[in-house]
Amino acid sequence: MAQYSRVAGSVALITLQNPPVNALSAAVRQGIVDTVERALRDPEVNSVVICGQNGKFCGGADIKEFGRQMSGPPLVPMIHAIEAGHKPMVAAIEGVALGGGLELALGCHYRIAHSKARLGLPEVSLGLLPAAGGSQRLPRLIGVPAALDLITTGRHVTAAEALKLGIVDQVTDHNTVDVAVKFVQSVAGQSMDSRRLSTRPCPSLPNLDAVFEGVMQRVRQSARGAIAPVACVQAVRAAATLPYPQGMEREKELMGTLFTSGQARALQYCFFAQRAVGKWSLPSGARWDTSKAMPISKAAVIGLGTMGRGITVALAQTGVSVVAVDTQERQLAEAKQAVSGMLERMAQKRGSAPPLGLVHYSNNLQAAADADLVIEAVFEDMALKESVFQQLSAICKPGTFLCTNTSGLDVDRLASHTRRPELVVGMHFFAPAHVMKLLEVVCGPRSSPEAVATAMQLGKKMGKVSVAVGNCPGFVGNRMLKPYVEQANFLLEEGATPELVDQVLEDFGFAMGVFRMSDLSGLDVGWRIRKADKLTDPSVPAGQPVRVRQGRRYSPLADLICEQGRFGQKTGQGWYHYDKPGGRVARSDPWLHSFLEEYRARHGLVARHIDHQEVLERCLYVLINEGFRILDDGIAAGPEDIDAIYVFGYGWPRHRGGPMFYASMVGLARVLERLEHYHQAHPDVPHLQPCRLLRRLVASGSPPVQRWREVIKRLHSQL
Ligand SMILES: CCCCCCCC/C=C\C/C=C/C(=O)SCCNC(=O)CCNC(=O)[C@H](O)C(C)(C)COP(=O)(O)OP(=O)(O)OC[C@H]1O[C@@H](n2cnc3c(N)ncnc32)[C@H](O)[C@@H]1OP(=O)(O)O
Repeated sequence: MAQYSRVAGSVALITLQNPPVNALSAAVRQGIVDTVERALRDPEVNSVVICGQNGKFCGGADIKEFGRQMSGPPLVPMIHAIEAGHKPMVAAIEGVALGGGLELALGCHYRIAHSKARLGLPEVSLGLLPAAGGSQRLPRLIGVPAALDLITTGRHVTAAEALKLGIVDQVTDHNTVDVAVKFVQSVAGQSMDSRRLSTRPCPSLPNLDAVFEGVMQRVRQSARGAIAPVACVQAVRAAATLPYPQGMEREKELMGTLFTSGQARALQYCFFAQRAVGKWSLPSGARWDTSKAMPISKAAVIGLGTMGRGITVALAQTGVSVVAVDTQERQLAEAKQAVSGMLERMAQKRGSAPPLGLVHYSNNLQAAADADLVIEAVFEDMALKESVFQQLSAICKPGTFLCTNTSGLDVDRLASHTRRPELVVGMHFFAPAHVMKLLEVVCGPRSSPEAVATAMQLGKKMGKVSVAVGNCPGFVGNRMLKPYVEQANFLLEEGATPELVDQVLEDFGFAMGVFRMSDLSGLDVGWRIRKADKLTDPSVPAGQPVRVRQGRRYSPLADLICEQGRFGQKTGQGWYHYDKPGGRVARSDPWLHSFLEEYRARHGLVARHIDHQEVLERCLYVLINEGFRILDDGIAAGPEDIDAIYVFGYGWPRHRGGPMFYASMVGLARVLERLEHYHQAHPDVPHLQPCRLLRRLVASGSPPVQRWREVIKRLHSQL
């Protein structure tokens, strides 16, 4: 809806009304069309201000409408009518002007923004482009390079930057609508000819072709197969090279391809999934909107290795006072330097003071006594963690939340070593903890709703996508990763190379293939876990076949690599060769290839040709199958939770929507059929056996991913 009122005698004030962000739904668009016509007709009105209700100008097109039959007036002619209007129109921008919201403002003759407003054209992150004239008007207003930057990245800019770029004409700290009303009166009666962006030429640019070629190359490289950034460049090129009407035709044509694409569906699904995971619920019935989060003003971090340091930085960045504890003096001194360095570098980038005063250091666990919340980040060793939890339970004030940053150990077992198990939750950060967006909040069977709410809320404050998950080995992310990595190792045994497997996964869109990723995280981490799980020598019972452990197929390849001291990037050798320890450029390693050949010969394995399809299907479908098991076990509440975890924590390409969404796009029946096929070929790999829930979903007609929860509920129902 849009409300029409008259202010200051001759100014029509049009207020967009569609909480929470005044998105341009069909009703809002109709409202704008009607009120603009009325203002242009009304002889008493000489100028118009457009604003949004509740301090938010407009969050753009209504994304919820995209998957449906479009109705109501289209945006392009609506904005054109505003621009062509003979009375001056000013956009009074408070809060946000994003996507179609900014495009609406670009159709106005002037733009006045509040100093706290944010502006941008984020359509690219939804798999689209600014197709309400934004790709044509913005370059005409601010030039091609700046427009390319904003449109291809989708980044939001502050009002100050918008003023500098020339997107807005004025920034105010006062009431934006009042300022706009005053301003529009001062230009009433003037010709608006020079203010219509569509009639302006694009500022000329020397070496236009070279600029576009360079940008296109960069965009293609970073897009990892996403099509929208490429279309955005093509649309801006049209603005730079074609008259406006033809440019608009090109914009429409490009949008036509994007609008119905699977990538746009995936990205829009991710938008809603990211928001859905904040609305958590537990099997006990506790929910996000009925559980109280406690305020955290002082936190303690125990253990200052890589993870502990990152968590300390992330907390301090949020404004939380932190006591960082490590009982080893040397580690403490190194951590102090590293944490200060990280805080200083981040502050320099932002142009603000580093929050160094918020971090205190201690070599004594007692320093955690008065913390509201403690995050234990010591070495991944159960006995060590149990001892830390026992001590913390005795030291900390009543009510302190005790959190563990374990990546997969039993949170409930740790809770059992404390006097207040209800205050224990997992907070599983991802390295580097001050950068990575994902936080798994692991809810043990005894974790109280307040503990979960507090960890979720703290994660949100830290800018993380926090996902509540159940307690099981590896939780969600690492539990699914295990069969994926295992499958990649089996492929090597059968004839593939790390290069082939990584190439296929990177072509799919992963930031890194499984072997390059393992080299980066350190091969010794998994080795230690396999040793603890009694999968590796010397704990394997004598007589056990080498490639079978605990009754199932096992590949000792990674263990053998570790036995050579090859732990990945840190040692300069792993699945690949690096020019030095800590080197980053992975090079193919002839040693590894001979090692694989010898290994196969020793075990009587004959290398066969493995094609890309098999690599992709075996790696991804086995991971997806585990995702279905996780849903069936109630470890994740819905497919959105799993998808958010994989997109924000494991480099799953966002334009593929996450593993569970991807499965629904491929077709559940197809995933089931391929899993059956591979399980038949490898009956000794239980992870390839299709999960019950997958079968059930296929039997229910493969409903869209948004409806899986209903099937899961029926499956779990005891009635
Ligand atoms: C064949 C060709 C066919 C052509 C058809 C052409 C039509 C299109 C033409 C032109 C292109 C224009 C496209 C667009 O405008 S796409 C939308 C661009 N806008 C955005 O991407 C902004 C998205 N929103 C945000 O970034 C944030 O929500 C925020 C910054 C506005 C506010 O953040 P915050 O305060 O943190 O709140 P939440 O994110 O939690 O959001 C609150 C609530 O609002 C919902 N919501 C937000 N934005 C939208 C929106 N644009 N449409 C619908 N709903 C929106 C959000 O989902 C939350 O609700 P909840 O999920 O129920 O919690």
